[in-house]
Amino acid sequence: MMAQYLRIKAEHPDKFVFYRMGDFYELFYDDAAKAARLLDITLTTRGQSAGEPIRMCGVPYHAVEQYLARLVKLGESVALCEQFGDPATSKGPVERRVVRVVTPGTLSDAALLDDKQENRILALTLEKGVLGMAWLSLASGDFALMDSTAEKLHSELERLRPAEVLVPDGVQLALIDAISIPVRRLAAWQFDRASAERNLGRHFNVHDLAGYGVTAQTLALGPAGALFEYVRATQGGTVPQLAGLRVESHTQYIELDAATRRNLELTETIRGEASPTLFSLLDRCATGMGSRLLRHWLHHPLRQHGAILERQSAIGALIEGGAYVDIHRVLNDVADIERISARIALRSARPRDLASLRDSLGALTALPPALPQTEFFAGLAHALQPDPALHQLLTAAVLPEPSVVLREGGVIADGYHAELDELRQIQKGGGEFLTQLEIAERARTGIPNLRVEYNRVAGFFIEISNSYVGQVPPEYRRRQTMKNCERYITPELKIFEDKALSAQDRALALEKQLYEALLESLQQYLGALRLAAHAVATADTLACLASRAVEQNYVAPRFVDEMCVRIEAGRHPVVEAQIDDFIPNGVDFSATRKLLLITGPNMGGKSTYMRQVALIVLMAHVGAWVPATEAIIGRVDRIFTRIGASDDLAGGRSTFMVEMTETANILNNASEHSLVLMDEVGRGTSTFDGLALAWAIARALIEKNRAYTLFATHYFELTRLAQDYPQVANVHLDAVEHKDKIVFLHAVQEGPASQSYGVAVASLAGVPRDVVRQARRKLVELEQGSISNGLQADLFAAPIVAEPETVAHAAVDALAEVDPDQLTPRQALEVLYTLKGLL
Ligand SMILES: Nc1ncnc2c1ncn2[C@@H]1O[C@H](COP(=O)(O)OP(=O)(O)OP(=O)(O)O)[C@@H](O)[C@H]1O
Repeated sequence: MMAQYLRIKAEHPDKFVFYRMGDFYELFYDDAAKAARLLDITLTTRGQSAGEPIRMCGVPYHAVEQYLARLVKLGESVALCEQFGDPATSKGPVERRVVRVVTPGTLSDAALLDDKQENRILALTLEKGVLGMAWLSLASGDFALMDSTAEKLHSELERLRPAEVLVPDGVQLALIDAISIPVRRLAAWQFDRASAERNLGRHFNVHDLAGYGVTAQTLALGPAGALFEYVRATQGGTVPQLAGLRVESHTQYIELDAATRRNLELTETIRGEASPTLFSLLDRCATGMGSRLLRHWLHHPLRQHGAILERQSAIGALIEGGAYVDIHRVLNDVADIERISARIALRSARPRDLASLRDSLGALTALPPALPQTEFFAGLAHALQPDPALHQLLTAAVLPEPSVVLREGGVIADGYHAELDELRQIQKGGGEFLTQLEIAERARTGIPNLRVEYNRVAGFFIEISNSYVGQVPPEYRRRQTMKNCERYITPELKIFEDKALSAQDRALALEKQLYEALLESLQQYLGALRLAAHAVATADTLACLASRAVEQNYVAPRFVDEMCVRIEAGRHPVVEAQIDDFIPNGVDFSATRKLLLITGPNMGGKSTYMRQVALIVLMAHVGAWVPATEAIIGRVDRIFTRIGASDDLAGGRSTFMVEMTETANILNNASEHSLVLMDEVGRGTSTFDGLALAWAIARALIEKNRAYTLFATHYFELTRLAQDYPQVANVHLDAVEHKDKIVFLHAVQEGPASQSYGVAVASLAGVPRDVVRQARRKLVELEQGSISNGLQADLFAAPIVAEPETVAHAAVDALAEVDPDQLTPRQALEVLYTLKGLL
């Protein structure tokens, strides 16, 4: 047996081999030691192999899903090796084969999947700076590919969020080694384009893939082929249901780089939590299918106004008639048809899956009448009604509440198959027979407490307590001796037992056979089911966006061809849901007003304001309604953000390096149709460097990129840009100080800010009172010094060389009091001003 195990393990060296032995899956050697640690199960040893005790551990077969789930979450893969044939009759070890490989990217079991998130596997390769990528979701059947560029890898990983990545051996991608996604290296020949074209062509039954927009030059073809074969191998050779092959291009969607997806907290907060995010705010979908589609939409805002308006007017129609309420009511009873279909395709659907599918199809008949009467919804309604024969078949074949596992029977409905009904009748009739036998035997033997019973170990028996053993008739044969009683069998009971047990065995075998045949005959409906699932997801997501629009008081944005982003009384959708009195703020960009310099106190609301503009623009391109009283938006191609400070320690980049890399990306790629958010660029370095960089970056954005830019800064010098460039406008957020307290107004107003309130904010943050008091005193002193000298500080002026006689100057005294290590760059800047003012 160990020889058999080692042979199988040799084929799966990089996976855990779960080796079925009776009611357990056993793991051996290093697999056992590692799994025992990861799963917190007991490691034992048994027997010897090559003089060494064999380390092993095991998990019970009925609980295997939970262990698989844990391993897969940790990025591990598992080969499930089942036993075939009967151990009792086989000579030598029973035959075993790997039937399925479970890897993070190729899951289909309901227990292992997150309802609200697509599980994708991505394959990629790199050649001369071109990045070929193909990705596939086993559950939805979505299979797509795209050629991109090496520098886009990071943002693509952030967009697609694969659960597993396949890379050819020998291709060096530093980023891939740094990410936490499980990466599998495959032999380079598996990415061969010619064989990919052959295999995929055969699968899709086409002469070549040109019809899908794929040519022999498409680099992503190689990864697509590798992916296809890998997925097939994990599913024991069964090909999953694929929706076709889709070529994606960068021009389809508004591009969001990796930093922007994170900064805007679309589906995950910056800290990596699921809420509060735009997705957690909007997601009121009734089904997992809807939630997954919404998540996809948020990460893929459309560029084409036509496609956006189709969604937008569908939402309008749902709001107008209030249909969204009924849609969700119907969909509450609909199971995850998409994932059930995927399991049907892989022949791994469980009995309860089919029952849920049947009930869902039944429930879905109520949906088309609930939809608005428009052409768009007519299309959905059509897809929502797959062939009624499917529903009839499932109703006829599956019991109303089938058992969880097929092995125990109780799955196929009565009346579906005559022989099964007959075998079940024999078993049922048995109950009656046993009662009659008990009555008859009690009368015949005169033993009042004689009982006819059954259990799995002893089979059928007649039980007689010890006090009556003397009265037992001679034809009773003893079967088992218990403490207080004896158990017997009679020839009549034996005949019954044989019949009943064989009927049960035959019924179970027959049910299994019928179930497999049923899965087979369901294959023909998979295409229709995929379309129905997509229609459900679309109706669900649109109804969800409609309900949120009503509840949150959103409006439909308008799209125009001219250069503009004009938002009246906009709100940050997530922040406004969390606080009581959110102050709405508008924005007005046009061809002649393209950069807004935002100044104002810390905590004033600058970041919130900038993000709100980006979120409104993004939501508008998703097709959703937006939190504003009016929104008019011109063509937008990309959204860039440079917000907040984050280290990339794994990637070996400091906070400032991350900041500058993101800035470089913006300056190299933003166009006049891009929306750019810049939050306090330059603050990560020394004051002079920072200010100089911020100045130059702002100028480049104005002159070269000409993008719609929101530029928040604490460097007041930058507000002078508005004098030099007509397309620059200053706006500010304000606060008022009242008796040592500071009140933020959160309203965006034209013009630069007058004050920064740094000390007040420090006090609010709990900096000790005496420190704040000292700072206030110092501030007054510094400001007065600056005014009395009447000098205007100018950071760009040449440094003044100190004359010898100025040594005893007030500036020197002030300087003596300064502890540079205790200063923030901003404070340092203020000190610098003051010092200069004292000269
Ligand atoms: N328009 C608004 N109406 C009401 N409250 C707001 C508004 N904008 C922001 N706030 C509140 O103010 C807090 C601070 O906002 P934000 O982080 O945007 O300030 P900031 O100016 O970017 O600060 P810093 O410069 O310190 O980063 C938010 O958490 C929010 O609670």
